[in-house]
Amino acid sequence: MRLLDTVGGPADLKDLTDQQLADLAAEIRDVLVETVSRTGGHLGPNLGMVEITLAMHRVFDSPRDRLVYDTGHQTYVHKLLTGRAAEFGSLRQQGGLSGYPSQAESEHDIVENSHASTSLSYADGLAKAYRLRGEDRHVVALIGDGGLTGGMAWEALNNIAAARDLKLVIIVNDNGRSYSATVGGLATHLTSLRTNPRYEKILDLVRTNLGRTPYVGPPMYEVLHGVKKGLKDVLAPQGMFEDLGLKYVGPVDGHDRAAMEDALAKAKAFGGPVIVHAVTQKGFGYAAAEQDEEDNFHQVRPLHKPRGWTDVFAEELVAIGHRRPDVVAITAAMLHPTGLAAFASEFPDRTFDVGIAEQHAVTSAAGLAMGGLHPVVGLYATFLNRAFDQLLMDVALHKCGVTFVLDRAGVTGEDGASHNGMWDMSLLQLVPGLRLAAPRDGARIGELLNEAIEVDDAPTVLRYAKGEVFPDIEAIDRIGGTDVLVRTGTDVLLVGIGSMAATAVDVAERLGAQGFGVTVVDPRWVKPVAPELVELAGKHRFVVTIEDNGRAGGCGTAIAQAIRDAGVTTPVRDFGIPQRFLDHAKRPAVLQEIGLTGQGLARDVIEMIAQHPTDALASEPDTASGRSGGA
Ligand SMILES: Cc1ncc(C[n+]2csc(CCOP(=O)(O)OP(=O)(O)O)c2C)c(N)n1
Ligand SMILES: CC(=O)[C@@H](O)[C@H](O)COP(=O)(O)O
Ligand SMILES: [Mg+2]
Repeated sequence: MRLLDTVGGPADLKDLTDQQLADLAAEIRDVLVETVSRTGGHLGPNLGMVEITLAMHRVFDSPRDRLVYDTGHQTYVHKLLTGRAAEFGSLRQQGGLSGYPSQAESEHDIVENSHASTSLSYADGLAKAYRLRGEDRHVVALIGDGGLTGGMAWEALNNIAAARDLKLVIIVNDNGRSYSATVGGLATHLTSLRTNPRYEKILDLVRTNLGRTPYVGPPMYEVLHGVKKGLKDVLAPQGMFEDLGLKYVGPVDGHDRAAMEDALAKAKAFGGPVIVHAVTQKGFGYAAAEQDEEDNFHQVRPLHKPRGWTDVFAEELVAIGHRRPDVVAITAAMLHPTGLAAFASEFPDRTFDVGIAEQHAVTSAAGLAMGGLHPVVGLYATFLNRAFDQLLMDVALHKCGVTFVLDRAGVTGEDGASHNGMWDMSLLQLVPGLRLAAPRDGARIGELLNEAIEVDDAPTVLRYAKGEVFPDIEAIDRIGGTDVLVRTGTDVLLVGIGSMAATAVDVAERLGAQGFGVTVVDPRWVKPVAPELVELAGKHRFVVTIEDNGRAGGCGTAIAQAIRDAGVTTPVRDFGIPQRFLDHAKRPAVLQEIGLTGQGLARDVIEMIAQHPTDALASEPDTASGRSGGA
């Protein structure tokens, strides 16, 4: 029987021997590699968290003491140790364990949001609440070096440092990586501390020799602690946290479970805010992950990755970079996932990685534009939420020519509710002057990106889905800037937005089979609403819009408003993602569940038509395929 099978919860860890704990750590690593290589997920980050998590659960008493994980992608070990080992094989599957903390799964889980740099703020609030309620409970926040490059983390540290009586322990899991190497002054500072050979040797000497001298050792260690600290200051001046007024413990070898427990016990005993600086390696214990240059298996990637939307963008931007020396690129610690790595290797001086700092990225882009350049900011759609005010008041208010490229727009699926890119097209409707494009395929990414970078007096946005890019859908006609994809009659005007244009063509075929005449259009630029959409609406019995975005305030709402404002009375039905937090599952399964499929939509449209009886005959479709020959 595996040791892991005897661990029903953290209490079962308390009496294990050092050898048993070492064996348990090895078992956990085997489970991580075996499971995550099958299910997908964050293998690298979790391999680096084995000993830290064991130490956290042995020193603290979860859930009485609250463990708060930043981003939450590194909580697989936490899940294995809190009674979920038996179901761990269902990780990230529909109906299975989430890849992030989940309150519904366990009382040991609290923060479900996977947006980085939030943990210290949660911890600050929790610790203040326990203090006010007179509850003797600790809060432990686990934040990575990447998470620490986010502005929110420093807003929280500023407050925590002033609250000397908060029972709050902050563990900085410093593996030097976000996806790629963590950037910025903080990272350089942490690196210098981590890699100073003289400091490490002296630290080992102090720890090993003193550890061998019971009775004399520990008190002597305390005395020498001052020396060690002094040495640190001499060898690697790192008063940064202490200058803030925060007690600092470390750096500690984050793969030495006993040393981590010592440090955490010391921090716990302190009774006020303490930072424990743990040094780890992403992917530790699994050579392939340790040696993976790109991101240490941050995310386990399929061996054969089909050509994706991201790849098309990456190639197009390099071509633009050669043509337009004023074009520069900005990433928030996601160079590879957003497709900017190719541009970076071609134009290293024109690529800026700002760390996990989307707010800074956006306002810095405004500065770059004011300075005469044309920035292209690559983000995941959901993470733009964090920089909305910067987009609105720093970029748009000043009419800056900045182009945003939002990857992972729409339903992403397996990373759960906070990762779906379902908010951007609603938020962006609010931004005066902003122009928003939703490419339906790879060809349109190139077309629209080149149109976007020509706009130098307003923000432009492209947004496209996660995964394999769709086959090109050629237009049979163009009206204004709107592509006509199908034209068989005037019963229904189907407006397919972005990745939903392909779905709209599928719906048209299903409606055609039921005798309805349909026009399918792709406006390409969905904000501002194209005037030709209003004209076309006036020539059809119904208008249906389909978007891979939340329905609230989405493109459908804007199109319906434009039609109404023009006095056109054609009924409009907008389809999109229901405005709720979606459970994790693969993208196709989620789309099926929310009815955003050709079959589901065709059924709903037919039902809608049935509810509006009219004497107008359904138009005869021109061809069986549903795509007329043009004209
Ligand atoms: C606001 C935000 N931007 C980007 C991301 C994407 N992201 C997920 S994990 C990660 C890197 C986190 O690095 P770190 O905090 O050092 O944790 P590690 O993976 O190294 O353990 C990033 C950039 C995110 N989750 N949230
Ligand atoms: C945790 C996090 O924010 C990302 O690592 C997320 O898992 C996105 O994964 P993809 O890059 O596969 O969309
Ligand atoms: Mg890191």
